[in-house]
Amino acid sequence: MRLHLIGMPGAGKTTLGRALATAYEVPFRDLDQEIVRREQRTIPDIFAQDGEEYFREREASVLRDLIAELPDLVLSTGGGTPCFHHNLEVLLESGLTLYLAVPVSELVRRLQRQAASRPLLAALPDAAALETRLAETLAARQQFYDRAPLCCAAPACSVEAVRQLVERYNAAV
Ligand SMILES: Nc1ncnc2c1ncn2[C@@H]1O[C@H](COP(=O)(O)OP(=O)(O)O)[C@@H](O)[C@H]1O
Ligand SMILES: O=C(O)C1=C[C@@H](OP(=O)(O)O)[C@@H](O)[C@H](O)C1
Ligand SMILES: [Mg+2]
Repeated sequence: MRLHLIGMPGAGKTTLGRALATAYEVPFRDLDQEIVRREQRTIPDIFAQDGEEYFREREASVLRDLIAELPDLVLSTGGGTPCFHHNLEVLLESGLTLYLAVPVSELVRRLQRQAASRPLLAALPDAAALETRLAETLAARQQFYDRAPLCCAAPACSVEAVRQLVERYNAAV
């Protein structure tokens, strides 16, 4: 089985993805962590040294590699993955894609101490600026996230809730 998690930065894709892979007893891959492993440098360094366009090219390439390599996996994508290089079509065609829907106010709470590791959020002066940036980003990305066949809305995005969602979806198709 291949389950792909999409959603905004801070939605909990990496955290929940790892727990779901354990529950389903399949490999876990985090797209960012795989890019870092192959590039041997951090996401902020990639952005600083080669820019977002290069990061998006690597993101698209590594995504396709992982899907080609692993018939079974839980894949946690990066927040922007579905929005570039037709990645969303690749995700939809190759597995079951789940959108983790988390309100901006909750994203702010989760990211306030974590923004430095996310270049697109790092240089913001305060929580108000972070909230504005997240709201603008979500508005631009919603059209992509909404194409996922499954959606789990916080605070109910537990492993058990996702397992039930997947079971109901598979029974209905
Ligand atoms: N369900 C949750 N409730 C509260 N905090 C969470 C939850 N899931 C993840 N977090 C926290 O939010 C932050 C971002 O989580 P992460 O899994 O890295 O999200 P993403 O990969 O979507 O950016 C981390 O500090 C994590 O511990
Ligand atoms: O929203 C985005 O464009 C990004 C989200 C990050 O992943 P997370 O969603 O795991 O934070 C990472 O891919 C990069 O900083 C870009
Ligand atoms: Mg992540």
